Amino acid sequence: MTQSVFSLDVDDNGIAVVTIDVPGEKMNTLRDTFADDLKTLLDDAKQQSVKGMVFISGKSDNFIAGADVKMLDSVERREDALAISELCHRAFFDMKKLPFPTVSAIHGAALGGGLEFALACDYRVCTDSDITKLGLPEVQLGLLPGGGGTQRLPKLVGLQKALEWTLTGKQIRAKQAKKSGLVNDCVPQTVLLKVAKEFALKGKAKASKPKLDRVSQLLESNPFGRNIIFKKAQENVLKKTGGHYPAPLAIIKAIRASVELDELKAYKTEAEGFATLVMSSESKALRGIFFATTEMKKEWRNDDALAITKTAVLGGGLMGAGIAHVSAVKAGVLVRIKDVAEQGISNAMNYSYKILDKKQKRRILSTAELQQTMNRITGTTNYSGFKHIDLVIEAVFEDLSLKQGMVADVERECQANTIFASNTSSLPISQIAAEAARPENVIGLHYFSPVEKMPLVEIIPHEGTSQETIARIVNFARKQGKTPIVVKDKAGFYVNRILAPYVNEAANLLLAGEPIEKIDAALVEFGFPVGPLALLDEVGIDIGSKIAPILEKELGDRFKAPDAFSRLIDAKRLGRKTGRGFYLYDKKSKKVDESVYELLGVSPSPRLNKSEIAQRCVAQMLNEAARCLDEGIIASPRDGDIGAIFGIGFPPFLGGPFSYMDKLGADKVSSEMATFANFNPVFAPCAPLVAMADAGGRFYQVVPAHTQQNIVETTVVDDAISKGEATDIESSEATVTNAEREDAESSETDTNVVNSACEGTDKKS
Ligand SMILES: C[C@H](O)CC(=O)SCCNC(=O)CCNC(=O)[C@H](O)C(C)(C)COP(=O)(O)OP(=O)(O)OC[C@H]1O[C@@H](n2cnc3c(N)ncnc32)[C@H](O)[C@@H]1OP(=O)(O)O
Repeated sequence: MTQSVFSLDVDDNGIAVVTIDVPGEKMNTLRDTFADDLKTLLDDAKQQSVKGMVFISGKSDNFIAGADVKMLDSVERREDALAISELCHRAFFDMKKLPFPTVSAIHGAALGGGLEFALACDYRVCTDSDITKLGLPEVQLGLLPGGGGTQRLPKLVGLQKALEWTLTGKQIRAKQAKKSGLVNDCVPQTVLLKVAKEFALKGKAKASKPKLDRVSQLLESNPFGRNIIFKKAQENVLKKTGGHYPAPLAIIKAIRASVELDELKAYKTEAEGFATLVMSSESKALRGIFFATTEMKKEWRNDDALAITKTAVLGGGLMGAGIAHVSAVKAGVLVRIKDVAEQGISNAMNYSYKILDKKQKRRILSTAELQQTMNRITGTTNYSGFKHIDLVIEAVFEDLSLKQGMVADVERECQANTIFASNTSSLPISQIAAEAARPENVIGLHYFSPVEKMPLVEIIPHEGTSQETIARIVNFARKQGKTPIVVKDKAGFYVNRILAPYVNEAANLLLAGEPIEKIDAALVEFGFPVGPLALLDEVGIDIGSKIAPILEKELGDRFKAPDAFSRLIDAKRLGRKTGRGFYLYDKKSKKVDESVYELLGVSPSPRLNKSEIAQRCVAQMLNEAARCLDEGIIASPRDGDIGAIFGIGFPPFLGGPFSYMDKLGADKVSSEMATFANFNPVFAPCAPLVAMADAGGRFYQVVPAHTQQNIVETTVVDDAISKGEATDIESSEATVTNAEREDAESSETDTNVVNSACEGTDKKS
C-alpha cells in the first residue's frame, strides 16, 4: 500500500490540521492516488467529528504545484483524461460539501490543481513571502484548469480577472492575491497556521461576491456586458495566438459556461475541454517544453562555485542597460555601468528607473524598494570601483580590437578571478580571449533584446575557459531569471546562426518580387511572432549588415547579405529606429514603405503562395540547425529547440526546429530542400540532414516519453516584437526604445509560454 499524501492531527479545539506531503518528492503534486487519499482522509475526519480543517504543506517551499504533469503526459486515451478531471471535480465537491469549514494555508507555489484544491476550501490564507505564488498556469501547458478552476475562480475574483489570469497563466503574488479576494488573508509565515486555524473556527464561509470596481460590476452583472467581455477576450486570443493554440479558446468557453450554464453542464464543459486538450499535439509540445526546461535547470549546476555579487557592465546602450537592469533587479547584485560618456550612463540608469517607476505607480513596488534597487546601480566613465568586481560584461560595438582592449583593461583593473563576459553576437570568443593573460576567465554571454523580456542567454566558453567560470556564469544567468544554453564557440553561435539564413531567404524573396507584407504575413501565419522583414527593421538593417560579413567570412557564402541592402543603409533607412526601413513608422502604426521597392530595383510581382514562402524561409533555418547540431554548436536537439523557441520565437506548438523536423520526417525536409536546390543551390540539404533522411532516423534518438508522436520544448516569444518593442541594443550608440516586461517582474508574474516567452528577439544578425 502506498503511503498517503495526507496526515491528520486534531488539536484541542477540534481543528484538524492536515499536512500535505507527497512522499519522496520535493514538490507536492496531485497524483493518481490523490482522490482516494482525500476520500480516506475526509471519512476519517468526519468520524472524529472535527470542527474545522486546515490544509498545510509538509514541504518547506511549496503548497501544491498542480496536477502531476508526468501523470497527465502518460495518458493515452481521451476518456482517461476526462476521468482525471471528473475525479478532481468529485473530490473537490466532497471538500466543499463538508459540514465543517476548510482552510488552505499556503506558503510557496499553489498552482494549477494546487490552487484549484485551495479554491475548493472555504478560506485561503497565504504567507507574504516572495516565494508564495498562486495561479492557474495550465494554458502554458496547452491545457485548461480541469479541477474546477474555470468555474470557481470567476466567482471569487470576477470574470475579467479570471479570464486574464487563466489566459496568461499569471502567477499572482501574495499582496495581489489578497487585494483581489483570491485569498482571505496574507500573513507572515510564522503565524500562518495560527491565522488559518482562526478562520477554521469562523464557521462555513458564506457565498460572497467578487470585489469589483463599478464599471466591472456593471459589465459583469448582465448578459450584454458579459458578451462584450467574452467577445473581446476571444478577439485578443486570436490576435495573439493566430489560432495556433486551442487551449485559450477552450478556457474562454469553460469560463463562459460558468455564468451561462447550470453547474453540471458547466463543469462538464470544463472536463470535456480538459480531456481534448490533454490529447492535443499543442499540449504535448508545451509539456515537452516544461520537461526540457526543468531538466535544463539541473545542468551545469555547481552550488560550490563562487557566487557573483558585484558586477560591471561596459557600455550603457540599450543592451548594456538591459543587462544592468536584470542584474540589479532579478539577480539583486551591485552593478557598475561604465561608458565613455556620462550620457550613456544616465541613459542606462534611466532605463531601469523607468521600468521600476511604472511598477511603483502600479503599486507593485514601494518607493523604498524602487530606491533600494536603484541604489544598486552606479556609473563611471573610468574604471573606478572595479577592483572588487566579480564579473564584467561588455556590451559594446562588434569590434574585435575594442573588445580585446577591454579584456586587457579588466585584467589590469580587477581581481585575478574576475570573469570577463562578452555579449558579442557574432565574434568568436577565442578571438576576444586571444591576447588575454587569464583566458580561463573569458567567456561569451549572449543576451537577446529586450534583455528584461527575453528568456534565453547563450553561454559560450572558448577552449581555454575554465569549468569554474562556466559554472559561475550559468548560476548567475539563472539568478537573472534566464534559461541558459551552453553553445560552442563559432561565429554566430546558435541562435543568430539559424536566424541569418532565414532572414536572408526572406530578403531574397523580396528581391524576387514578393511583397513585403506578404512575406511577413506568411511567417506570422506559420507561427512566428513577427515576420522576418519586420524583425530586420526592429533589429536595424545596419546591425544585420555588420554581422553578415563576420558570418560570411567564418561560415561561407550562404550568410552573405544581399548587396541591394546597402542601398537601404546609404539612404538611412535602417528600420524602426530611423522611422523607416521596409516599413514606415509613426508612433502608433507602421505600413509598408512602397518606395523601398524602387530603391531595391524591384517591382512587386507575387508568384508564390504564403505557405511556399514560409516553407522556403523555414527550410533554411532547419538546414542550418541540422548543421549546428552536427558541428556540436549545440549539445542536443533539445538545446536547439529551446534556443530557437526562447531566442527567436520559433513556434512553441511545433516544438522547435528539431522536433518539427522529426515530426515532418528528415526525408521530407531533405527532399523538399533538394527540389528547391534545383532552382537555387543555396537550398541544398546539408550532409547531416541527408544522412538522417537516408537512415530514416530522427534527431531525438529516443523519443522522449513525454513527447510521444510530437515532441517539443519550450516557450514563448511574442509581444515585444509584434508590438515593435524589441530592438537590438548593442552599445552606447543605440537608442533606447523599448518596452519592459513589467508583468514578468511584477507581482503578477507573466509566465505565459504562449504569449510571452519570446517577447523580443535578438536583432543582431
Ligand atoms: C487539473 C489541473 O488543472 C491540471 C494541472 O494542474 S497542470 C499543472 C499546473 N501546474 C504547473 O504548471 C506548475 C508547474 N511547475 C512549475 O511551474 C515550477 O516547477 C514551480 C514554479 C512550481 C517551481 O519551480 P522551481 O522552484 O524552479 O522548481 P522546478 O525545478 O521547476 O521543479 C522542481 C521539481 O518539481 C517538479 N514539478 C514541479 N511542478 C510539477 C508538476 N505540476 N508536475 C510534475 N512535476 C512537477 C519538477 O519536474 C522538478 O522535478 P525534479 O526535481 O524531479 O526534476
